[in-house]
Amino acid sequence: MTMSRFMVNSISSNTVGDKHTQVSYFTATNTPSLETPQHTVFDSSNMSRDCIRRHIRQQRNALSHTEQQQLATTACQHLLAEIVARKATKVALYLAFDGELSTQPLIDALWQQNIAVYLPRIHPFAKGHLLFVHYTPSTPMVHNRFNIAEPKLDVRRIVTSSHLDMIVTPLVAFDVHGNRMGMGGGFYDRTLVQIKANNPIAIGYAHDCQQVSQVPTQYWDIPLPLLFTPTKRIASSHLRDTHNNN
Ligand SMILES: Nc1nc2c(c(=O)[nH]1)N(C=O)[C@@H](CNc1ccc(C(=O)N[C@@H](CCC(=O)O)C(=O)O)cc1)CN2
Ligand SMILES: Nc1ncnc2c1ncn2[C@@H]1O[C@H](COP(=O)(O)OP(=O)(O)OP(=O)(O)O)[C@@H](O)[C@H]1O
Repeated sequence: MTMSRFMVNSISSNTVGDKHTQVSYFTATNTPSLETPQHTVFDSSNMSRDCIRRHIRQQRNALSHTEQQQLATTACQHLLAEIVARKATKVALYLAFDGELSTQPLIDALWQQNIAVYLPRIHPFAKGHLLFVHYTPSTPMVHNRFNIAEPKLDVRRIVTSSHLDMIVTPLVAFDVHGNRMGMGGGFYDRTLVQIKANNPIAIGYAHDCQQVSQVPTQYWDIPLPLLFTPTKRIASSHLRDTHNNN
């Protein structure tokens, strides 16, 4: 996997409200236009969480298989560069469903580089909680009640989240402040609340069409310090670490 075809061609630093957010736009260097790719941010004002969730799920499910594959390949290059730059060796990903941005190219690239991949599985006893399980090409898989493939329970392969360097979270909608909204189970909220000082760092991974003007947040929602889409990297003020002094 090479980064040479892509580079960060413009970094716009804009302050929104009292929070500082840095958005870096990725552009293919072989694209004739130097313009920043524009994606419409969905105006979610005055919409309920359920309404936003329904709309965005519809949008991402409308992407064709070919678009999904191209977007996943592009996004993979950007997130892989971040993983390598951070020297992460234990990365939790997810297996895409319901039109989510596929992590398959990233999983293949990490396996090739001997970076350990972990997947979430629904906790068998603790309601609403996730377990992270080491995932290799030979891991036996089962389908959970949502029909998402997950590693078969094997206590020897479970890790606690503090053992991970990075948790890449699926999501339904996000905004420029790093707020996220998921499928409604609170699984990742319960995981993210346990993270101290961005260790592991939680990174949102989603299509551009999943960006909304404002996610209506609840007190339990944990904002993400970093988000990647196929066209941009969004670092919010929640990012405070030695790697990146945003
Ligand atoms: N790829 C992926 N894996 C993941 C998640 C995710 O969002 N994406 N999760 C992140 O938390 C967990 C699963 N959470 C989920 C929560 C709700 C539904 C869902 O389809 N809800 C239906 C109602 C189905 C039912 O109640 O039986 C719906 O809203 O239509 C799916 C997954 C763990 N694994
Ligand atoms: N830290 C927590 N402790 C206990 N309950 C929580 C916690 N976080 C969220 N919940 C509960 O989970 C439920 C679902 O929350 P929410 O709709 O925000 O999930 P979500 O962000 O869409 O899903 P996910 O985190 O799985 O992607 C809510 O009823 C909320 O009360």
